[in-house]
Amino acid sequence: MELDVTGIAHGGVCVARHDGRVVFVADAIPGERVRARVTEARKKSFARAAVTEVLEASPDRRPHVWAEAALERDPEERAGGAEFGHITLERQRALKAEVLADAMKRFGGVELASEDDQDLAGVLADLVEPAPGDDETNGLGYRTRVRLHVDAESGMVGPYAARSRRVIPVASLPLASDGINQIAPLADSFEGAATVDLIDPAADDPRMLIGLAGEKTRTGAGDVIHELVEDRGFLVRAGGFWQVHREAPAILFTAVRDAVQDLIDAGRFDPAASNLDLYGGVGLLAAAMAEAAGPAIRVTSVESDPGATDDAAENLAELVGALAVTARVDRHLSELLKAAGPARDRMRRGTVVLDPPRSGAGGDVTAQLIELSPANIVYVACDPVALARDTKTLRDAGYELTSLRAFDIFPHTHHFESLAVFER
Ligand SMILES: C[S@@+](CC[C@H](N)C(=O)[O-])C[C@H]1O[C@@H](n2cnc3c(N)ncnc32)[C@H](O)[C@@H]1O
Repeated sequence: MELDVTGIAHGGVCVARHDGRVVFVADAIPGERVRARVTEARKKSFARAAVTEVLEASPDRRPHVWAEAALERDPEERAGGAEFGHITLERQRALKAEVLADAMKRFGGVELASEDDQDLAGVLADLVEPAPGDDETNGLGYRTRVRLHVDAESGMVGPYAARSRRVIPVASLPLASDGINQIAPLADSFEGAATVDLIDPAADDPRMLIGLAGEKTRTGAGDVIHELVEDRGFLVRAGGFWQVHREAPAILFTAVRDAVQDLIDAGRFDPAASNLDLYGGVGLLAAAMAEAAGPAIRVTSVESDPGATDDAAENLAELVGALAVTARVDRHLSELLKAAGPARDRMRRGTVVLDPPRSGAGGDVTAQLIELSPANIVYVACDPVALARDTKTLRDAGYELTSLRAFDIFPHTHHFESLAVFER
């Protein structure tokens, strides 16, 4: 079908209409006229399609950064994981800003820039901040974590195809760091394996973790590796969580530190209160809080992965008031909610930093936070819609959204990170 592409949707696809039905189009840019092939039409309300030919190109279209994901290939043969790789970096950021603004308006009840705003395009263009160095490298070579998959029959290794679980052989991984490209076994056969994780730590040699088919553990996942955030060292299990973009840990560390510094300057931060770093991983953001508030800060980092908590305890060892707890966040908060008197008061004076996985904190945890009623909530989010939904709940309960920033730490994909500050 031929389509006029009118907008961007959450999830990295564009929007068009055909016979009154919404069509989500992959590999397009808003403003383009394209020929597209329908890839899914089971639902009455919408269909999915992928561009096969551009009839009128956007000035922001570029040759795809990854030959194996380009339009020249059949849609089913395109490698996944670089769905914005055909768009200039500047426009990618503007599209991410539009997605964030739209999510905040529709689900969060917050207007970031109104249609009457003279400088709507300017507001949105500046909303999503680039990572240092990305404009110089065209947003390539930044990934220090890559998961490849193994074809069960042939043993061939590669990324999944876009929107599918079919393994696509590729010659290179342009979004990945040099270290990862040096060890990537793209021409090898890994019969019996299911996944190959490639990791390029800041202060260790690159390494590979093999996940065998039918087994949960991956070889080498428990090895401790060394990461660096500016000149501060962090221990991390090779198989545990660490931000993907080489600059992302420093960007988020600095952003959280600055947000806490603003709260301190406004007289709203109490280092002796019950401060929390929820979904804390290896303690990166608790360390950021301490960088602003000083080493005497009281802060508890809560994380469900016991290996990460062990590393957090090491990483936060110099902070005498820091504690790393292995627990699910909802369970930990329900324990805290049993406290009474002075302990509850310390929580009301506290600041909660949270950095949940893609699904967001969700209704239950947000409701628990509202009941605990901390003075400030600093919310780091990788999903704008989940953030927007939780924003609505927090605002309805009397929290004000006082700051919102966003960071383009996943160039050439539709993903980005946001940081929202709420004050009670
Ligand atoms: C996005 S990461 C953030 C980690 C850390 N803040 C950082 O920046 O490195 C989310 C973390 O939450 C943990 N996690 C996921 N679900 C959880 C839950 N229900 N309770 C506690 N931790 C959880 C994951 O293991 C992961 O380490």
